[in-house]
Amino acid sequence: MADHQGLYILMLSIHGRICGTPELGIDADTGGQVGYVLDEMQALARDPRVSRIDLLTRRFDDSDTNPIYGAPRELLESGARIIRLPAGPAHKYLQKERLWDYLDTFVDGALHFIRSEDCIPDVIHSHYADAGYVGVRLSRLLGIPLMHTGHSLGRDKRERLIAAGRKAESIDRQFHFPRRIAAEESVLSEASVVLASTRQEVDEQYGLYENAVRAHFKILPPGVDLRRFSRPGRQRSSPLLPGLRHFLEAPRKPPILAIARPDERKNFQRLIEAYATDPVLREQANLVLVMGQRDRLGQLPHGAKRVIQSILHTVDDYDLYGRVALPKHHEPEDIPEYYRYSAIYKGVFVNPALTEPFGLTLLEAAASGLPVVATRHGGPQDIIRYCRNGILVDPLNIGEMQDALRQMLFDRQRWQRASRAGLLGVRRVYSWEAHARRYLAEVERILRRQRKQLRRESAARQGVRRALPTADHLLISDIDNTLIGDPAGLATLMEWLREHPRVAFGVATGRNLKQTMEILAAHQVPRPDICITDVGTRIIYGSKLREDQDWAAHLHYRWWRDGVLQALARVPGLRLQEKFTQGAFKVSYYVDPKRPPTAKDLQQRLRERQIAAHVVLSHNCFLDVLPIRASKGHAIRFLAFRWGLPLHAVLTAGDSGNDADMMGGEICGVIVGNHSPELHGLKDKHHIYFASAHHAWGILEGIQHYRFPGQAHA
Ligand SMILES: O=c1ccn([C@@H]2O[C@H](COP(=O)(O)OP(=O)(O)O[C@H]3O[C@H](CO)[C@@H](O)[C@H](O)[C@H]3O)[C@@H](O)[C@H]2O)c(=O)[nH]1
Ligand SMILES: O=P(O)(O)OC[C@H]1O[C@](O)(CO)[C@@H](O)[C@@H]1O
Repeated sequence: MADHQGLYILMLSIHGRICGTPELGIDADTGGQVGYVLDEMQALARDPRVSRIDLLTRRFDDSDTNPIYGAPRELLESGARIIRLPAGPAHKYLQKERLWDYLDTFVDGALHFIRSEDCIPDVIHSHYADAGYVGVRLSRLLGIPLMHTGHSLGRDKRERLIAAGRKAESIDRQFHFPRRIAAEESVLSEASVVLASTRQEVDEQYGLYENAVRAHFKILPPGVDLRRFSRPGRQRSSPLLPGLRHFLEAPRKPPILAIARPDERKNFQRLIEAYATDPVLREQANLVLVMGQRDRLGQLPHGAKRVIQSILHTVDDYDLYGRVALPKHHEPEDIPEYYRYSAIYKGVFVNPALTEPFGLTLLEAAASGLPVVATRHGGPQDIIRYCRNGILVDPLNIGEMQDALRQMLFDRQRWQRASRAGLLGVRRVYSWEAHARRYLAEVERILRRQRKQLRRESAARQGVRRALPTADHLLISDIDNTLIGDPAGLATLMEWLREHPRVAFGVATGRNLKQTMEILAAHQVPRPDICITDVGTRIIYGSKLREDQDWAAHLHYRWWRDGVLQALARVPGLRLQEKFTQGAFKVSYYVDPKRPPTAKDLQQRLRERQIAAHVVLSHNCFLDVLPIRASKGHAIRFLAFRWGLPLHAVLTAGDSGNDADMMGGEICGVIVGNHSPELHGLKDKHHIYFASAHHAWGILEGIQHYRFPGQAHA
């Protein structure tokens, strides 16, 4: 890895078993993506422009899996690192479908990791829908460009499973397609670039997505490791033979080889049916199915067990014993041997998948000089077009599969031509060095564009800051009568903030975002790192005003906006404020001071509709109804946790009633000298300082009092 000045790439690949020596095929979640990510990281790490690559994945300490997956860090030979973060039950390895509920925890763990490293990545690269869900949030929170590789897409897989006869509601339950597809859609609308392996993936697989029109795609196919996969050369026999004698009467017959995770989408069943129902194939060739690793069938996850049981039934039904090999285990080094063994005996590799987003195994077969028969749905279309090493088939059409197998197996010249073309094609098109070169060119393009955008923004607003990602203290101020009100005090405070870049600056206000931007601009206040607006119902970050969607999701709890309108529709003395003051999580009213309703009465009406809400009366004439979880103080505690900031590193300043709840506890509270009388009750409260000075001078006095940020927690 090069020096510290180069690029820092943060990869996210959350599910599966990922380590330096991957156990590919060990389960349905540890296959091509794992191999792809590790190969890509090694290739990038070899480039002098890259100074650091970290891969974030899930940490689990499961007695049934290799202890390496419980190690918080693993250094790879190239200098790249695997960083494992907790998310969900620490001692359980979970299938990818069961991780959705734990991804927000993963986001927070990733934030804490980034802050603890005190080094901000230049780009975040997410792999698959679950990492895309995390990547979108990190990108929003940190303002870092997101790159994404899908590997497999929910809409495409769902469509193919339904075409193969599965019921929609059953596969939605089994694979959580709605959550997965929603995550994929959001990645398409927010990623700076989506890396696809083929043109077909962009047009036909991503083409199924609503947000595809808004996405920027780059076709960048993976490579294949030519040190692992090579033609048999002079090798006239295979070291696998002894192991295969266990299954095959005549192991030197041409093998029909398939290698894939035992997943329904891989469609092994129709391949064995094509073999079993064709007497010529049955007589003249063997079937070799490498389907992951298994000890006891009964211990396999449900999906894999069903796939393999169905194959065993077919072997028995057609009495294929002695003609079909179903190895239970294999070592990583056996995989290249299976391809070479098949090439030595003039066999063929088959990928019969219902859909194959790309198909790394087809590159591996090509590099081994082994012709292929492959599904026409997905990446194989492009691979076979470039390598001219095989035949495409409809994976649901058994007759078509049989014809293609016969053509490839029994036409010796065709076999030779496909074998040679594959060897040449794979070297010409699919190399990790070429991948890394073009990948980094894309990263440079994205960063150039981001720098230009930042220059434009900072030109518009002097002193724009990106303090938050590395801040270790936070100063949050109410706006009216606190931050503003004394121009000299405000200018001095802004100068103090510029001298303390590790103190992030935010505002907390009852105004909506538009009004907040207006009032800050009117007083030449640089755009804060954080804006808590609408009385704590919205959290907006940085110069790009990116909203914290998780805070919004958090506020949905027992909130029913229409219910509030219905409950308070006919309360005497209440009148709805103008539309521009209203918010998704805020219903605002004017109060008739001559007949103000009581909070008790309002709460009663809301309770009758099971609505849990805050009722906030300010200045005796404005009333806000908010979700129970919304307030300036709750918002501050939420984001302090999110950014890994202890509350004693937070200083808040205010002057009126709705600032009270952003003080107290560990927080360093400051009440400015010109505060309104309703705050007198806080006089003797712990960790709340009543300044004598007014407006921003009072904030500066509070900073002195707490010796913030130095020994603020003293
Ligand atoms: O028992 C097994 C089964 C598979 N493999 C290896 O695992 C990888 C499987 O890759 P692939 O055939 O591409 O399938 P998936 O695991 O489904 O990979 C997903 O991600 C890949 C990379 O983006 C895409 O090529 C696939 O289309 C996509 O489904 C290959 O290297 C195989 O050699 C094993 O080592 N042992
Ligand atoms: O079954 P799906 O949803 O298509 O997922 C494909 C799986 O194959 C993998 O390549 C295994 O590493 C991952 O992309 C994913 O776990």
